[in-house]
Amino acid sequence: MDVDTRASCQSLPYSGSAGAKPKMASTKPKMAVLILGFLFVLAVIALITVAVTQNQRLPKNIKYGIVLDAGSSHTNLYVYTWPAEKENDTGVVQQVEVCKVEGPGISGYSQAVQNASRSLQHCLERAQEVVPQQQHQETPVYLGATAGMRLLSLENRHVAMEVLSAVENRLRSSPFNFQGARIITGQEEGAYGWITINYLLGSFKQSGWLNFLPKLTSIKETVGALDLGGASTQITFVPEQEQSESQENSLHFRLYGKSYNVYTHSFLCYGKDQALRMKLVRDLQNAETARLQDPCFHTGYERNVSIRDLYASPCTANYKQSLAFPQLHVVGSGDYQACQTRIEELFNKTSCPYSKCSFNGIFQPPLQGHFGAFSAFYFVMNFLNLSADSSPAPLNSAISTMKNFCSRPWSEVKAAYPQVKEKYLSEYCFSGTYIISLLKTGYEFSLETWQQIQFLGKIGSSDAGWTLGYMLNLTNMIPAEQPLMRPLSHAGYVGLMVLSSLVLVGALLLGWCIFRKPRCLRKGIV
Ligand SMILES: Nc1nc2c(ncn2[C@@H]2O[C@H](COP(=O)(O)OP(=O)(O)OP(=O)(O)O)[C@@H](O)[C@H]2O)c(=O)[nH]1
Ligand SMILES: [Ca+2]
Repeated sequence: MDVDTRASCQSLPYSGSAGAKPKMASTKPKMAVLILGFLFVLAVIALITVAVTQNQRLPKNIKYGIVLDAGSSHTNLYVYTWPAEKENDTGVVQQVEVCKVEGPGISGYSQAVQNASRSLQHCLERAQEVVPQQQHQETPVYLGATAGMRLLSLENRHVAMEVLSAVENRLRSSPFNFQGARIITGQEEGAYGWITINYLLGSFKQSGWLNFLPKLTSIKETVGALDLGGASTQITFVPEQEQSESQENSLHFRLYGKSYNVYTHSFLCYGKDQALRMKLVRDLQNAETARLQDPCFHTGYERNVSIRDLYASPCTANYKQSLAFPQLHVVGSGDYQACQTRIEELFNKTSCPYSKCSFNGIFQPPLQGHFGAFSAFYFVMNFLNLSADSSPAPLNSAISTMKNFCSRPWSEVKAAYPQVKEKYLSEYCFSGTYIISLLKTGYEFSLETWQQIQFLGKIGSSDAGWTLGYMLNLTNMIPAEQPLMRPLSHAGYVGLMVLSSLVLVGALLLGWCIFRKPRCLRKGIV
């Protein structure tokens, strides 16, 4: 037996003699094993080849979109990009360029309208470099103007329309596909800011597997959005109570198969530049001379403010009075507490026609969940080192930081931050104090809920702001219903196919060995 087995499994030289016949028969299983082995190796190679070639990166079909954010203080041009075949997925659009337009916001060109369109030249040229030339024609370009233009429109609608048509003509003459230039409402600004941050944070994402269990699906909570501009500020979040007491503050969205009832409000004039003006005109009411001592600026800091400019805004026009002096001479006294007291007078908390208000009689449901605070909320809190990545410094330490910062003499502050623009640096004491007052007194964030605020400038490579949400909406890139999702990625699918094929082939081979028992395997080998 031993001899026989060895004889059939060893490769013996072929012998033509009659005695060699049994040996010929014993080579059959050996041949079968060889063929099977060969087929097995072939199958494995074929499967691996399929997996590798299927997963090779195909040249991507990239799309581009451009949005101009015509803010009150300046205009930014954003270029976004996304893979065409993933248009409806959440989180695939990315910002690839931001270009800051030199000079003031477009509302600042009311006296020289054509200069508004000229100011865009440099950033449009930059966009032409970023977007490949063959895609210029198909790339949509949108312009949305915010609170600066809302104010100009209130002041002089005709001039506002002239400014808008000047920038519209400039965009039409660009090689891109012009899709519109308009003043967006405060509601839209709040809503698109909320959509942007939740899209970038992946809050709308639902797992493919969990979709089979609609009732049990644990959907991530959305994050509220806090935007502080130069002329307006927005608060937007999903409140606990679905029913809203004020229809003008409620929005309904259906995104990726889920409904959202969102609360939003935009406070015109409560951006930080207009808020400073409102504070100054209030201070002026009791002033007898042109010299105004201001606790919101550092000691040793001085600034002249034109009285005409100060009143040339619908936010301050109501306080207009005739004064004997053309210029106000502001002299800093660097006192956080006194500054806060003056700022808090801007928030009227005396009457509320609803069950709950923020300020000025505006409905606001109880604050709910986490918040992302961006634009000037971030610029200022980041400068003051109060915007840690995970959670902010507690409210009390933010207040003591501000007390300390405001009390520093201007000469010392200037020497400590020589690289920071004087306009920004001189206003951080006011701005930081204003932010704390707006959040604490205005919106009523408590010591606890303050910890739910995250000050953020970017999410990934994209700036937090309303522009991305605006483009997603106008290009129909956020579907109302969840697109049909495959439970596995392509790579996962191919990998699983290879693995199961290997198991199958292995099982067949094993079965064949066990049941057919080739002689060579009968002893000790299998
Ligand atoms: N410190 C600092 N402040 C900035 C910076 N960029 C803008 N600001 C100021 O922050 C405030 C808000 O800026 P934006 O968010 O751009 O405001 P905006 O879009 O022009 O104004 P709205 O139309 O009200 O939204 C303004 O007072 C700007 O002057 C920055 O990089 N650093
Ligand atoms: Ca803005």
